[in-house]
Amino acid sequence: MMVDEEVQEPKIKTKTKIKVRSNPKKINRTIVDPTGFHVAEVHHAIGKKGVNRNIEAAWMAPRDHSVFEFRNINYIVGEGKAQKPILTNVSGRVSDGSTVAILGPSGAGKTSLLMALSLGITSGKVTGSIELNGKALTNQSFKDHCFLVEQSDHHWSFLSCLETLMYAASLLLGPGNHSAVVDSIIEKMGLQSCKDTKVGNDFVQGLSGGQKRRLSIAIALLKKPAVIMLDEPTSGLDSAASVAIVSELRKLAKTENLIVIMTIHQPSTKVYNDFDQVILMARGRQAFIGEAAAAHDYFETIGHPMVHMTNPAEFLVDLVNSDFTSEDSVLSILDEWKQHTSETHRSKNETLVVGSNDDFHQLIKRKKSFLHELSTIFGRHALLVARDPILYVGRIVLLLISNTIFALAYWSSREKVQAQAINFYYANAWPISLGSMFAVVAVFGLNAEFKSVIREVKNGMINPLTYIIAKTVLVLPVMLLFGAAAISTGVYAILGLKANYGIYLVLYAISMFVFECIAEVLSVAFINPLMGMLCFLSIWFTSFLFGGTFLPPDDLSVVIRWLYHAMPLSYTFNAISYHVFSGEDWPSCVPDANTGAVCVEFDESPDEAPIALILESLSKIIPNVSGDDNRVEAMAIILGMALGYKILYVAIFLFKSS
Ligand SMILES: Nc1ncnc2c1ncn2[C@@H]1O[C@H](COP(=O)(O)OP(=O)(O)OP(=O)(O)O)[C@@H](O)[C@H]1O
Repeated sequence: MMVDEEVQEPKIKTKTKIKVRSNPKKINRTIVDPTGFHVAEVHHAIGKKGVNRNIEAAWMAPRDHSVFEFRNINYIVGEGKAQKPILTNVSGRVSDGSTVAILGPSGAGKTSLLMALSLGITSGKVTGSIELNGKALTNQSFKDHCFLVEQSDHHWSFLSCLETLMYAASLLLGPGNHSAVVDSIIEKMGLQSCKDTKVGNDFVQGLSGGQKRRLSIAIALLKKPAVIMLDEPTSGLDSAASVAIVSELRKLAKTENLIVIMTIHQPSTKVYNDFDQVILMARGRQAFIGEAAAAHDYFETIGHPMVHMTNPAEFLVDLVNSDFTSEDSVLSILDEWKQHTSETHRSKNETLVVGSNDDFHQLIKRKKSFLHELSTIFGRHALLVARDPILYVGRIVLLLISNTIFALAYWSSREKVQAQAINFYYANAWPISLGSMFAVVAVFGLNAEFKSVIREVKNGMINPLTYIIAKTVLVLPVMLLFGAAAISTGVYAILGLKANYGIYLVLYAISMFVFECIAEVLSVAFINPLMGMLCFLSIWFTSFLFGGTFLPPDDLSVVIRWLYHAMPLSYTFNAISYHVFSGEDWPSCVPDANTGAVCVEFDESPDEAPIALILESLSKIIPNVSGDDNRVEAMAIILGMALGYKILYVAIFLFKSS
């Protein structure tokens, strides 16, 4: 978020002192982290010997006191005359133990405010200041001490509820057995009945919408952050579940010293009564912030007494909703609040007291290592690779079936007679063409995966580079499996190919890998996976068409001739043609117009036609075929292209995840 202090207006003058309270009996040595948390390095709950061992003990203890403050938050979208204010001068202050509801009619700016407070706004201009314990909130301090539960739940579809939480615990709390912590969260969130159910997605049945919401909150609670922000945590829940979740969050806020801030649409009276504070929004401005119980008195003093026996949340929201209240009345309520705050803030001179014993996060920081994170992500994704039928397993099965059918279609090319040379070439070219095209599903699958990964990066669960490394290491052997599925039964078992299997496998795997890398780029480049899939198919078809199988590169207009050199299939087709003919003993060439056999310099050829002769002969029909052995060069070029796409992927990934 861009924070531009200069445009803060009006300026609220708060003389805030940060006082750090420490307990010398309990703490031997202390350090201060950049967020202002005064952190105990050795704490009595853990004991000198227990440091770095007993995360669970630290997790069970309440965390430190904290204060979250935001001043003059303004959010503007558009430029020039098209400028539109989304948030105007929103301010507030929340201390630990409080549960805060952001209320307001649809379009009031509730989600925008939550996104601004979580530094999650990616377009437009945000100004103002946001502080946690008196220090400006940064992406890093958000990762360390806050957690955002977004409106849509992005989980790993093929993990069960329990597995999701166990992996999250490992990523958030470091090495160790976290079963006790996870069990207690499962119980608090009422997830016992579905703990072994897979999360599921639009295509695979799994957890209900409400259970997914509770799972998202459970992950947030595992981290035990200073501030939990939740966008519509009760959407998709029935009223009993909504009451249970909000009251559990309130209880946790009180017992664990957390700050809970949530947007909520239409809370019931019971849910409303569980809030300590409410922020009432309308037209991007504040109509009220304060104790939930005090809203009644405030609105009475400005001439809007609450009607007896009404749902207080409904009353407040209707009051600032121009569908139910006149425009003038809504504007006057907003102006009243502006007037009210400038008066109250002028007399403000508060002391902010923050705690001293937040050793829990310091312990985790020391326990978490790159290797632990890498091995956890690796383990989780190995499981997902094996379980997800779309991303990899499905493609392996499809390659096996489709390439067996190709081999049967080119059955006659088993004879290895000159008339079948072209067919033999195609029998080998199609498996690679089809296999590389199948990578289009990776655009879709990885796009969904990116949303889950972004959530984890944002909330400090994983480092994006660790994820990218783990995924790349996992995907490389999968490419070999693709190759084995594509060539083993088809061209080797059925068509009796004799060319070296290992070289073919590596050539195939590298050719698949470059398209996998292209799919990765497109999976993160577009929010909508369909756009990425469309681009992928365009790139793949360009590579296929200009790969030299159909069109001689020299015949292409110079404007597009570079496509032949820039696309990976040109190199693959060229290398494969040499490879598959190099392993065969093809008989002498006999030109025959009826059979389609073509020969070059037949008279000079020996009894056993040399490979160069056959390839030269084929090149008359297939422009990309040549008698030169370019296999190593081709593999190096394709790998270079893959590396280029990988770098682009990492750049987009890091940019978007920051
Ligand atoms: N990037 C943007 N560009 C243009 N308008 C935007 C943008 N973001 C938000 N808005 C507008 O700002 C207003 C507030 O949106 P926001 O989603 O914060 O409202 P909300 O109170 O959460 O609404 P709801 O309860 O319906 O989800 C809406 O009118 C919305 O259309």
